[in-house]
Amino acid sequence: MAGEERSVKVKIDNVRKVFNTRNGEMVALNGVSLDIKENEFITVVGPSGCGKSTLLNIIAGLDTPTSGKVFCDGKEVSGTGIERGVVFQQYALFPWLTVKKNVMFGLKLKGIKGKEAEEIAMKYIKMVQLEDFVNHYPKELSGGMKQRVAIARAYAVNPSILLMDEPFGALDAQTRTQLQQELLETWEKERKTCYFITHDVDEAIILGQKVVIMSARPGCVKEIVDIDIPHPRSQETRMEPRFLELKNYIWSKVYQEYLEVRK
Ligand SMILES: Nc1ncnc2c1ncn2[C@@H]1O[C@H](COP(=O)(O)OP(=O)(O)OP(=O)(O)O)[C@@H](O)[C@H]1O
Repeated sequence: MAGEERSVKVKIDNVRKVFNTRNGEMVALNGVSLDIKENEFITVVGPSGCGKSTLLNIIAGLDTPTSGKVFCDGKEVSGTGIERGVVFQQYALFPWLTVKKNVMFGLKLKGIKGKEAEEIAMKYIKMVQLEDFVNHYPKELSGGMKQRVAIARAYAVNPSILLMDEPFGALDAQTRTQLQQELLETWEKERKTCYFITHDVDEAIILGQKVVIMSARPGCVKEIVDIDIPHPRSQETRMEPRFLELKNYIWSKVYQEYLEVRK
């Protein structure tokens, strides 16, 4: 199968993370191994506190594993890097820069300047439908618009992988659905490799090619579910029998882990 031949963009190899807390050692992740292949959109679900963000931070190079390794494009991760773009729940835009300057920021770090940088920035500003707001500052934008800027900024530098930590978690339901649809259409066009954390099983299925279900703490990969719903997908996809079947299956698995947390 063609899917089997795709190269591995990120390899997570037996990662363990122990935090030293006031109450002693706390094992957040234990033996996490996962291959993220080129062009894959992976969504990650699991009960609160199972280590989803910890793992994302380790892939991003914002934190280090206690043992185990992460490789991106075959190179061991040892710090942050422009080849790993991150979008957080809180928009993390530079308040003193306009929309265009925010999107151009990463390009400067990559050595792309002037007209070329502006053209790339405008391409992604158009992609997120903010061309009428290029000279606005973040404080003049709604939450959904700010998150669009953050997504455009992450895409503009053309990273090997986009790491998204509940990027739509702070948005109202309508804006969230709209941004899901835009991200879906963008992925269908660009096929950018994504690792996307969510609490929302519907969101995980509509966006993901694979849903990674993590176990209760200490977090590890409990199961990987292939989302065999063809693209293009739309909001109507949520009504299809296969979607509902997958939703019931994944939801029950996550609920089992939630019950583990409560024990
Ligand atoms: N810097 C830290 N120091 C100590 N403990 C930490 C630290 N960061 C995370 N933890 C703990 O590690 C565990 C995993 O946290 P993490 O934020 O990765 O979980 P999560 O699955 O992303 O949770 P949520 O879904 O609620 O965002 C939690 O028990 C958390 O309290």
